[in-house]
Amino acid sequence: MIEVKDVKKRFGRKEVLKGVSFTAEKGEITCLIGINGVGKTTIMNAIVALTPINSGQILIDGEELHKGSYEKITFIPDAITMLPQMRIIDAMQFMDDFYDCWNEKRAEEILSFFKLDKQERIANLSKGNTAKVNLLLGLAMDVDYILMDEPFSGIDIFSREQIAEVFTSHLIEDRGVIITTHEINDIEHLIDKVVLLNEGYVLKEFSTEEIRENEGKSVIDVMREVYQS
Ligand SMILES: Nc1ncnc2c1ncn2[C@@H]1O[C@H](COP(=O)(O)OP(=O)(O)OP(=O)(O)O)[C@@H](O)[C@H]1O
Repeated sequence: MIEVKDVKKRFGRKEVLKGVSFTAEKGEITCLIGINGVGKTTIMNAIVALTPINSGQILIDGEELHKGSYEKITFIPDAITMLPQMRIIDAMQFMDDFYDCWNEKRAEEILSFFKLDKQERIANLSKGNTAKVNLLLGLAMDVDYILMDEPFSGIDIFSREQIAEVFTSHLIEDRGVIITTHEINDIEHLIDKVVLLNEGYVLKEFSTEEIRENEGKSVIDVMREVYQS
C-alpha cells in the first residue's frame, strides 16, 4: 500500500499541499483528480521523491522511499524523458541497461499491443505514439506500483481507448496504480478509488462503485457538487 500522510509542500510562499492524506492499495487503480494547479503532479513527484516535502510522511509498503525502492515503484511522467534522436529500440535498450527490473518480454508485448515500430525515432512519433512509448517504458518495469501523470493528455479517442484497454489487461494485473487525469470519463469505469483534491487538501476520497451504486452519481457529478457549490 502507498500511504500519503499529512503531506505539506510549499513552493516559496505558496503552500500547495496543506496536509494531504490518502492511501492507494495494490491491485487497485486510484485516481487523483482536481482542477488545474491543485497539486496532483506535485503529489506524484513527492511520492517518488522527485520533490522534497516540507512535512508529513510517505510510505510504500510501510517503508519510506529508499535506494532500493526503484524496484517497487515507477513513475510515468506526462512527457517522455528519452532523447528525441533515440529510436524506440534505443530507449528500450537504455532501460534494460539501467534497470534490473526491466522486463524485456513485457516490453515486446506492449510494443505489439500498441503496434509500435521499434526502429522509429522518438522525434518522429505522433503525440499519441509518444505517449504510448512513454507508457511502454513505465509498464515494462517489474514493479508493484505504477504512477501515471496524465496518460491521456492531448491524445485522440482511438489511442485513448487503446491506452484505457491497458488498464484492464494483465499488464496491470495486481499492481497498484495511481493516475492523474482530466479525462475522467474515459476511465471512470476502470477506476476503483478517487481522491478529490481542493485547495491543498483531500476533500473527498471515495469508491467509484459506491457512489455509482448507492448515489447513482458519476465522478463528474461529484466534482460539480464540490467545485460549483
Ligand atoms: N517547481 C515549482 N516551483 C514553483 N511552483 C511550482 C513548482 N511546481 C509546481 N508549482 C506550483 O504548484 C501548484 C501545483 O502544481 P501541480 O503541477 O502539482 O498542479 P496539477 O494539479 O498537477 O495541475 P494540472 O492539472 O494543471 O497539471 C501550481 O500552482 C504550480 O504553479
